[in-house]
Amino acid sequence: MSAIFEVEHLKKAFGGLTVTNDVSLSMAPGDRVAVIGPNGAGKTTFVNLVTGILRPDSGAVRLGGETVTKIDAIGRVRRGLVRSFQVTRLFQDMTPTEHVGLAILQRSGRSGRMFGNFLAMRDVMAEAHDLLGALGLGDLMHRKVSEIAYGQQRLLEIAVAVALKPKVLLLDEPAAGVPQSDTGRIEQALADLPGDLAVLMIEHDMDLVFRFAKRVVVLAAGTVIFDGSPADVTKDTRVREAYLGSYANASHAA
Ligand SMILES: Nc1ncnc2c1ncn2[C@@H]1O[C@H](COP(=O)(O)OP(=O)(O)OP(=O)(O)O)[C@@H](O)[C@H]1O
Repeated sequence: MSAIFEVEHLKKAFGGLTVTNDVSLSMAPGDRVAVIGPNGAGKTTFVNLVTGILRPDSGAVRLGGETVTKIDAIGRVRRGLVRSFQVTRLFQDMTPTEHVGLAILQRSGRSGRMFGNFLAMRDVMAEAHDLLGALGLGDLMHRKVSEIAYGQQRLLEIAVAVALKPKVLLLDEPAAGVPQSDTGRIEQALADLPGDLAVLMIEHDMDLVFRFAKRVVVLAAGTVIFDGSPADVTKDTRVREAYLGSYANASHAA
C-alpha cells in the first residue's frame, strides 16, 4: 500500500549536538509502529520535527504525498497529522464533552462558532457522546477534567485525537503515569483505534510496545538502528547493546 506518512533523511542539530541524524521512516494506512530508544535518543525531538514544532536542518516530512516540511503544526493537523493532545494541555475547568465537541467543530470547519453554541448542536453532541461512551467515559461526560482520574484524562486525550479524524496519529507514551489498574483501558482504546489509521507510538513500556506494535523502530543517538518486526528486535545485537539489554533475555524474546 502506498505511504500515507514519510520522513526522509531528517536532520536536526542543537549547536554542535546532532540529535536527529538522517532519520527516514515510512508508514502506510493501518500501520502500528512503536518508536523506542534510550533516554536522550532523540524521540521527543523526532516527534517535534514531524509535527512541525521544530524545523529540521534538512530532510523532508510528507503526508499523503504532500511535502509538509515548511507547514506549521496547525497546518499539519488540518492535513491529518495529529499528536495526541496531552493531559498537561487539557483544560481543567472544561468537561470531556466540551473538549471532544471543540475537536469535532475544528475538524468540520466550524471552529469559528461561539463556544457556548455548540453544546446545542445535535450532531456534535451525538458524536461526542458516542466517542466518549465507547472509551468508557460516558458517565463522566459532564464532569470537569479536574474531577476525573488521571487514567481517564489520558483516555480523553485519545478521544480528542480521534475526534479530529486523523490519518496519522502520534501517541507520546499514552500509558505513562497511569496506574496499573487502568492501563488495560488505555490498551483497549488503542486496540479500538480505526483500522485504517496509521499510528506511531513513542513508548518506554516494552510490554505495551510488544502488544501494540506490528513494527518497531529503534532510535539511538539520533539514528535509526533498527526498523523491523517485534520478533526480530529482541534478537538484534545493536539493539541489545544500545537499549533492550535484559528485556531481550527475558521471556519475551522470540
Ligand atoms: N532544545 C534543545 N536544545 C539543546 N539540546 C536539546 C534540545 N532538545 C533536546 N536536546 C538534546 O537532544 C538530545 C535528545 O533529546 P530528546 O528529548 O529528543 O530525547 P528522548 O529520546 O526524547 O529522551 P527521553 O526518552 O529522555 O525523553 C538530548 O541530549 C537533549 O539534551
